[in-house]
Amino acid sequence: MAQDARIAFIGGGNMARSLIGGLIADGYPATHIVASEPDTERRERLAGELGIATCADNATAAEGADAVILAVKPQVMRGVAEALGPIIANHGAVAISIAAGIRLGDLQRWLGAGTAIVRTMPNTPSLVQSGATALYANEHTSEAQRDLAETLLRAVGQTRWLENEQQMDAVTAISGSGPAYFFLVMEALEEAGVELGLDRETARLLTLETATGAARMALESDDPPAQLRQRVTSPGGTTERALEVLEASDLRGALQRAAEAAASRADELGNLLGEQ
Ligand SMILES: NC(=O)C1=CN([C@@H]2O[C@H](COP(=O)(O)OP(=O)(O)OC[C@H]3O[C@@H](n4cnc5c(N)ncnc54)[C@H](OP(=O)(O)O)[C@@H]3O)[C@@H](O)[C@H]2O)C=CC1
Ligand SMILES: O=C(O)[C@@H]1CCC=N1
Repeated sequence: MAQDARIAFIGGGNMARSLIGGLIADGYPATHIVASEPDTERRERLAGELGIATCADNATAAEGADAVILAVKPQVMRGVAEALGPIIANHGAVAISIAAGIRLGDLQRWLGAGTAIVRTMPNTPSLVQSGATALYANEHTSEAQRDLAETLLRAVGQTRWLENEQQMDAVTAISGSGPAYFFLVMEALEEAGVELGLDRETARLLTLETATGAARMALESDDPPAQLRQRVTSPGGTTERALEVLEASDLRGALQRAAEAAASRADELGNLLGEQ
């Protein structure tokens, strides 16, 4: 990949850390990455553990960067973008937002007309290069800038360009927030194992290996998950009994409602924090 681009992360929290860790694990030079972060302890951890340059000032980080990754919470995005707009425009950099809900039109207004902007939704498994990121670019983004955004995010997992920006809220609900749903299932299954008499360490190991194994099988198989599930489910056996309980508890409905709630919160954030 193009490893000569200088990347600035604005905000060095959970998601920035996952992306930076994944990029470095993929071989991206730490010397080409800088992060600005107000919290001293977090800044020192980023510098100490990942070997990148850090600073407290966003403008210093963005100066001279080819890609400025806006990794702050949606609630502070407006102030951050308005302050960085002139610096990004001056260098002809591409701004890459990872914020939930914040729309391209608002980012454009805050960063300034003509700025190249790619709106994305990554997720935390980027840290172990198993991320999933959707991207959507505005019309000012050149082919080279689209390539740069895609290349950076492909280094930490799979990428997909969206056909329209409205799909971003669905992506946020499925893959952006999704790791948390699977972590919740892991927590619950581990607890069930302990309740059934396993020691915690064994219950956790069995849970995590099963989650990894199922995900890998589903990814590597040509068959859909429903068919893989059927192969585990012997007629009259144990899985059948368990699945009857899950279906009766309306697990599918719960996941549907959860995803709808996440997507509508993304839309709500866009309405609350944006101007359109
Ligand atoms: N976490 C996730 O799984 C995902 C998050 N996202 C998006 O990523 C963005 C960041 O989320 P996440 O990493 O979870 O949040 P965090 O709170 O962990 O990270 C944001 C960081 O930005 C810092 N910050 C606050 N104000 C400023 C400022 N003015 N300038 C620079 N840095 C600032 C915060 O410091 P302090 O805490 O001191 O305020 C914090 O360290 C959000 O917009 C979110 O929607 C997208 C996909 C997945
Ligand atoms: O919870 C959130 O708002 C962010 C966006 C997707 C994952 N975390």
